[in-house]
Amino acid sequence: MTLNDLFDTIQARKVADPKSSWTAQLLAKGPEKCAEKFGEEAIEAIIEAVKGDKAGLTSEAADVLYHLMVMLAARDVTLADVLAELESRQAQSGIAEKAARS
Ligand SMILES: N=c1c2ncn([C@@H]3O[C@H](COP(=O)(O)OP(=O)(O)OP(=O)(O)O)[C@@H](O)[C@H]3O)c2ncn1[C@@H]1O[C@H](COP(=O)(O)O)[C@@H](O)[C@H]1O
Repeated sequence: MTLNDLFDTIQARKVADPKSSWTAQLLAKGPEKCAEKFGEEAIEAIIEAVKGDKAGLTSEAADVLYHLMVMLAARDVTLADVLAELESRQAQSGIAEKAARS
């Protein structure tokens, strides 16, 4: 499954019955709760990174990516919006690199 597929599934849960899915339940609690969960998962990932626990960090990073996308969906920001922002930064850094070389 790609991040795009997971994001599409999360988007679909915005209109799903909260009883049918954990994601739908979380989204139904509102953007503030989604942001709070993202923060909790980010802290758990930080703890694993500081400990140097690779398996723990891998698992927590998956939680962070999932909860980041739930938070974005809750505020009507798409994964495509975020990827476009990253691409524009990459293009900018390419321009800066070329300027530095010339
Ligand atoms: N990737 C995930 C995913 N990662 C984490 N989680 C859920 O996130 C929750 C976070 O863990 P916590 O320990 O904080 O949960 P909790 O203690 O039960 O929650 P709180 O009581 O603290 O609110 C867990 O209940 C996990 O099931 C996820 N839930 C769903 N997905 C994917 O999202 C898609 C939609 O799933 P449904 O939610 O089943 O529709 C599917 O592709 C799933 O694989």
